[in-house]
Amino acid sequence: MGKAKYEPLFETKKAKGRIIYRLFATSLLCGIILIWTYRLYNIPKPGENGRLGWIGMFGAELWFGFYWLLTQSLRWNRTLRHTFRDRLLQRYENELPRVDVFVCTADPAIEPPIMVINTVLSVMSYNYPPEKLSVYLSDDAGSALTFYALLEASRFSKHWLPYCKNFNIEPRSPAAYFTSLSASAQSDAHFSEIKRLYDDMANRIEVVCRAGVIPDKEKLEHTGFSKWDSYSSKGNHASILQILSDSRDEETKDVDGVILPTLVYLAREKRPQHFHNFKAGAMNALIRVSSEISNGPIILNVDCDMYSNNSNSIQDTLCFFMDEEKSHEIAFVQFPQSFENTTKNELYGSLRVIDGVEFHGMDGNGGPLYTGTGCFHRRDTLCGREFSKDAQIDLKSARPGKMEENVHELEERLEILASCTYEENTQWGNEIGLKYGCPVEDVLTGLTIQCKGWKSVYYKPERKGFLGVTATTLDQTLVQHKRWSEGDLMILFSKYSPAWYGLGKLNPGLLLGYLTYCLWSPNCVATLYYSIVPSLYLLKGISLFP
Ligand SMILES: O=c1ccn([C@@H]2O[C@H](COP(=O)(O)OP(=O)(O)O[C@H]3O[C@H](CO)[C@@H](O)[C@H](O)[C@H]3O)[C@@H](O)[C@H]2O)c(=O)[nH]1
Ligand SMILES: [Mn+2]
Repeated sequence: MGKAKYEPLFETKKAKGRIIYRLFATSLLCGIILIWTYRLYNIPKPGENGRLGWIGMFGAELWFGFYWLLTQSLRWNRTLRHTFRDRLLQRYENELPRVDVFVCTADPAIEPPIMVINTVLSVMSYNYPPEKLSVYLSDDAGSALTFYALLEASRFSKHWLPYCKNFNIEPRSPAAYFTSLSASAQSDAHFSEIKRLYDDMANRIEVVCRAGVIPDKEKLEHTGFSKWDSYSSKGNHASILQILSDSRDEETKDVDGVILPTLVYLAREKRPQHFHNFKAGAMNALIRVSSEISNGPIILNVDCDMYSNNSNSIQDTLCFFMDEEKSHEIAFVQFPQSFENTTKNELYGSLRVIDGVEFHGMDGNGGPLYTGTGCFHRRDTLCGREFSKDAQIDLKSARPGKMEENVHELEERLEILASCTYEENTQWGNEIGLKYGCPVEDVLTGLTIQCKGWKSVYYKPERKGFLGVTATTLDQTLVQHKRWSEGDLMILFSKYSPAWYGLGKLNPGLLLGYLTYCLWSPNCVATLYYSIVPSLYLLKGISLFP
């Protein structure tokens, strides 16, 4: 293709209103400086009433001004992204890379299996060649109930995937699809049939989950349940790997005779004497196991409570990874975390400012954080590869061929990759894979990827890419925010602090952006002072405000 003809697969635009915002911010800065000046010139003399309180107020205002300056890095350079899927298909329809989707779940009581499989079905039915799509479910509870639900889902997928494609429906999580429809849409025979199949399946899953045991009939039908014979508890069991369908097998077809995506269940080994490293540990086990089954060069990671709401997200993302000129430095593409269960005014759990403003701002400075779900990575960068201008990543990595061994032998061989001891004396959790030891493993992992020279992309399509559930009560919100703010603060003092490790490696604007999040919790000290101390002084008749 001649240089003149080059048509990009995506474009990056400056957000509207940047000039107005900058004028506004400059006027605010003037205001802040005036407040500082006023405070400084009006400090009560030694011995006068309220001197200490006044100096404290000055300290708080200095902090607020400093923190406000940091936040400007998230607002100054907002950018928007747009993809051209038609160009991608025109140029690469037959060369699309394999994509591996990782879904994580940890507890069938908190994350009901029916919700988990709805997420799984939504990602299995992406508008993408099924022989290039593999879906892995990591079950950190190692629950036979979740496995049973996945087995049901794999049977149902033979009807669901053709239905999605034939009628081109959205969203492709069955539960979300059925609730999104109006009563008038429900007379059609195909619809009634698929709805009946889904309801039957959901019923069976509910009955089994309520009883808490797998019916003998199922156990006889699927030998996979025998792996639970040696299972003692959620925290003490061997690895369980089950390949429910393998798109390399000619037999795994749906009712229309089309190949089904690969579907794999993994419960990594858990032992009380070995620390499991939460989601990061689960993800790393998935990275290893998947590399021997499908080895997709692109990995999508979603939480089990966040389904795909847009069947074109993979194609959109590939526009960022396959552009001939601009893609080579992009390591991951983060979608916003959108929720469908927030209260009307998003009282709790709202990420509106982060998603609507701040991540666009980070994107203008080198790219957003990795926030754990709705994120596409290159396998290589997730495994620690450094950016180099000369060595471009090839998306045509080979898929491990089907070996001589049968599926049971393969499962047994790969279970070792998910054992407790596999990572001993290796760089996993450190230089390779998701990083351990931090409550926000995702943010830390994204940060170190960016410190290796890579950029990321924030992509917010018109039709939301992913929809999930979030905290809706004060106590849930407090627990979640405590974890996030603690994790971000830990990063600040860790070896990988943006303040020293990131210095010289990150774009300065991006570095300040990271600091804004890392200093989010210390910000409460000044806030508490500002909201409590002036009222106490008023009790003594002293005003700390002019
Ligand atoms: O030992 C564990 C613990 C959690 N999870 C899974 O990890 C995901 C996130 O955990 P959750 O407890 O729901 O955390 P949240 O605070 O809701 O998650 C947000 O914050 C986390 C930390 O930054 C990110 O990992 C998540 O992707 C992001 O959605 C869920 O799918 C869990 O099933 C595991 O697989 N193993
Ligand atoms: Mn969650």
